[in-house]
Amino acid sequence: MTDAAEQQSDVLVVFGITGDLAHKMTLPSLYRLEAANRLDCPIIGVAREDRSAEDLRRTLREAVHAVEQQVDAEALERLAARLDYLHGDFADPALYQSLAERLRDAGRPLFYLEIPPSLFADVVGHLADAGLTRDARVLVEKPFGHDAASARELDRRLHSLLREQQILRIDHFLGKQPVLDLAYLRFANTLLAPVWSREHIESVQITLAEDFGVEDRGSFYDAVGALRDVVQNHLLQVLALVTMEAPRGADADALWDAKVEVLRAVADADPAHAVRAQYEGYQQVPGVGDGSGTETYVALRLEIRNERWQGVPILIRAGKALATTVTEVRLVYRHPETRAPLDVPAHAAANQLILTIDPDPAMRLRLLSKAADGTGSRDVHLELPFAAELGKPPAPYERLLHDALTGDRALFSREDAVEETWRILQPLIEKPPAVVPYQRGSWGPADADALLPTGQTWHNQDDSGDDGRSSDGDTAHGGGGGA
Ligand SMILES: NC(=O)C1=CN([C@@H]2O[C@H](COP(=O)(O)OP(=O)(O)OC[C@H]3O[C@@H](n4cnc5c(N)ncnc54)[C@H](OP(=O)(O)O)[C@@H]3O)[C@@H](O)[C@H]2O)C=CC1
Ligand SMILES: O=C1O[C@H](COP(=O)(O)O)[C@@H](O)[C@H](O)[C@H]1O
Repeated sequence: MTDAAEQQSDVLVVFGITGDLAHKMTLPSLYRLEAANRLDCPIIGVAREDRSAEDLRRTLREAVHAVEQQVDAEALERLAARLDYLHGDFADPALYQSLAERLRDAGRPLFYLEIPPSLFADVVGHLADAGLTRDARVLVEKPFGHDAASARELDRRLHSLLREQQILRIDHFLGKQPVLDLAYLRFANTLLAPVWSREHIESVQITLAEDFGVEDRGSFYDAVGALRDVVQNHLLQVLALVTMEAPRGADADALWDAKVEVLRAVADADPAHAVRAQYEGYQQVPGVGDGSGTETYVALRLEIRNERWQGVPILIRAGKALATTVTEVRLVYRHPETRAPLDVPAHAAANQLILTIDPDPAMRLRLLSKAADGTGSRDVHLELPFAAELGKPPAPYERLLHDALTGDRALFSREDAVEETWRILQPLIEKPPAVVPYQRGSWGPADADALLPTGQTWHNQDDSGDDGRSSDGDTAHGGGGGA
């Protein structure tokens, strides 16, 4: 491949166009790009089901109307007109011959693999055999591998067919605006940078909670589980951005270098400091194996062995069917030593910096103030809702699909970062802790409380409290306590 790597793709081929991700994210994102006049190529969807291009266009209209409040009908029809469909089994070489015929006039295709991860390398092999990869880019969904060895093997197989410049490893969290802005927030604000270390911070807590279950993704999810689904990729990427040192340059590689450096300082996860759990009722989800031991919740305590973070518990948890839907980073600050002379209650809440990534991106500072009547103290919150202050950013897949089509690689994962994340989690994959149950609508199992040092708690966003209005949103884990 020549400089085509940096050039605009002239056709997009979506493998897995009938799947869940395509319906929820890809089709609506392509519509938004079309409506913003940022799309300029034909699109071919490929999947197994024998259906017509017109069926796919119908699915497109449904998918867009399901998520957009106001639809630009003209843009939607323009997009529909770009859309074509090809069916066949991904294992069948004839499919790639048919595809090659359709791509006769294309010079720089973008192949987007949103398919079962076990098929990534085989599909690229077939594309190469059909002579389709010379000037192509390949956009690969997550998870990239299912453990450290398979990630390396997948990389080896892809590199036997493609050059690194042709491989785009997508992690849609890297396209979320609050995640993108983390480095800027940290290093452009002299107010924040000096208090971002073990000297001031008691714990870092990263939570991805979802109030919905696995629903219709049983067969995919049961083979993956929470650790591989969202921790190895999304949350460890967030962790790297929260804890890295300042990048040494403004380019994308400098940022990746900084992230890889801190990931290398993360000690291997210890199974004794991890909890795996499964929500009650999970085993009845269609596609889930009888007696499945897959975790729908995971919590772990990690350790970063460097000067900035030594001794600070790094607490990560992710789960389905929890009390609410929120993805956030909390820096929980140490209690001030000057409390006694100020008459601050010993149990007053610690300061926190809360970065909400979803659903309503915002930064909040939780501070302690003297009560107006002078009789005690109360929590107060300073809130910066990003959308209201800064405008609505593009959705992650909209941004990343555009970057992939135009050859901008900055927001796609680097292999060394991917391999470090698997290295960190490998002990949990080799010796997974036993799965314990938790109730739907709770904050997960009580066992997760034991991951914290004595005197510390998980800080949950809950409906009544931690929304910036009332005094305390801290709640202990549900321990099976109901919704
Ligand atoms: N769903 C989500 O929220 C997210 C998913 N992802 C990633 O996206 C990828 C796809 O996930 P998802 O959409 O949920 O998966 P689905 O199972 O819903 O979709 C898989 C797609 O691949 C097609 N397919 C599977 N096997 C074959 C085959 N042998 N031959 C032809 N077509 C085949 C299916 O076609 P058919 O239906 O006709 O069989 C379908 O279009 C995964 O890597 C996942 O990790 C990433 C982020 C979020
Ligand atoms: O990759 C995935 O991410 C979603 C969570 O992402 P969000 O942007 O919707 O918050 C998760 O629900 C899904 O299981 C996982 O595959």
